[in-house]
Amino acid sequence: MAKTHHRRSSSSYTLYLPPNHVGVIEPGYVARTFQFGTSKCATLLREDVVLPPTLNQQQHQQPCTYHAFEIRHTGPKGTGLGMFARSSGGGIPAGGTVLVEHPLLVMPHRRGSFAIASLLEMVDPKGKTELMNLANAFPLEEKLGGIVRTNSLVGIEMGGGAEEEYRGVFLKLSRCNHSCSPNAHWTWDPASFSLTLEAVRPIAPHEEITIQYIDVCGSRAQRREELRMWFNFECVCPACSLPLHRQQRQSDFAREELARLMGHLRAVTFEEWCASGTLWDGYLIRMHRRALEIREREGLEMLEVRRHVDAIAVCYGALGDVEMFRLWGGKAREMRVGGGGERAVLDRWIEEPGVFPVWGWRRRVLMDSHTFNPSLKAVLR
Ligand SMILES: C[S@@+](CC[C@H](N)C(=O)[O-])C[C@H]1O[C@@H](n2cnc3c(N)ncnc32)[C@H](O)[C@@H]1O
Repeated sequence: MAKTHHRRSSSSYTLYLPPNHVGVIEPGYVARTFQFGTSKCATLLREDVVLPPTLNQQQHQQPCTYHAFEIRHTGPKGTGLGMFARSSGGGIPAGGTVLVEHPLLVMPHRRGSFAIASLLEMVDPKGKTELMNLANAFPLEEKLGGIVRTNSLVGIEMGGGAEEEYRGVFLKLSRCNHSCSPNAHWTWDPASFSLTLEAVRPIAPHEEITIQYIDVCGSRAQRREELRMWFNFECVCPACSLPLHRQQRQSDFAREELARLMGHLRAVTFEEWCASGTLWDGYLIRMHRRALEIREREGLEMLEVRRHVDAIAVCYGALGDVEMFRLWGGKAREMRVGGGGERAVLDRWIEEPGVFPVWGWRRRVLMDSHTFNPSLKAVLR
């Protein structure tokens, strides 16, 4: 990977940069543009950020791809515009790609917003107009700052060891509303400088596509407080609008239980369970299964469902339970949408469980804890 070029000294300080220029608009940071198809992206990155060489050569990446959605009004819910699965095409399967999109703007998350106006001068007039037409949840603030705050995604990493967190504005994804039971999840890939939005459960034609803006494992009151504080809106998603008080309490209890389960699961690793004579055989399996039940009931699939299913299969493998290993291995296999290579590996293990790398491992480790081999951890990653 090549270092960003065209650097200026960090003491130079230019507040306005004409389009296509690379330069410094904040000390220690470099502003530059990238062309993706017909649209331009403006970034403000620390000057030591190392970008993939393909981005440094100003030759140009694929434009965004829009697969399966349309943007329209959400109707009487009052959430303005939203992203919906297309009415034609049979909906989107779990794991299916909804959208791949490059950002319009990328800037440091924790720095003041005065550079935004300069960055915006660097993008195409069309991109600028589209940005200025996005929703603004902070009408009392300066308009551009309010729009960027309403529509920024935090968690855009530059990879290559760069630690600072960035936020990005994506014109299409900005129309995706929040839900406390979201049906889609985004991931950022620094190598292609693009975001991918994927369905976490099947999305029917016409159904609204939603993501989570905050951690949704808390109670309704906690979630609403957080959304109010950071995003300045009252959530009207289905999980926050359950008609009966009793239903709402059940949902709160379930989410709080899930948060506790996830804490317990983080506290005991697979290797520790395998080597532990005090934790019972079903300890991890029971918690993963309970977490799965809650996730499915509360619409909290996210990407975790696959991790729970994988973990259960691995635990049954470590217990040397052929029948249950095949059952859960089969579920793990079904969850690999288009994952040809991974499916083939799983097929092999299901066919012949004895070749599974940690087959019977808990049994063996417990029989002779001195032979515990931490290098096998690598197999499980
Ligand atoms: C990133 S925008 C989403 C798209 C927006 N609805 C639009 O018309 O462009 C975020 C804004 O959408 C609205 N919004 C998103 N999710 C919502 C929800 N669950 N409940 C109420 N309003 C929501 C809020 O006004 C919020 O400030």
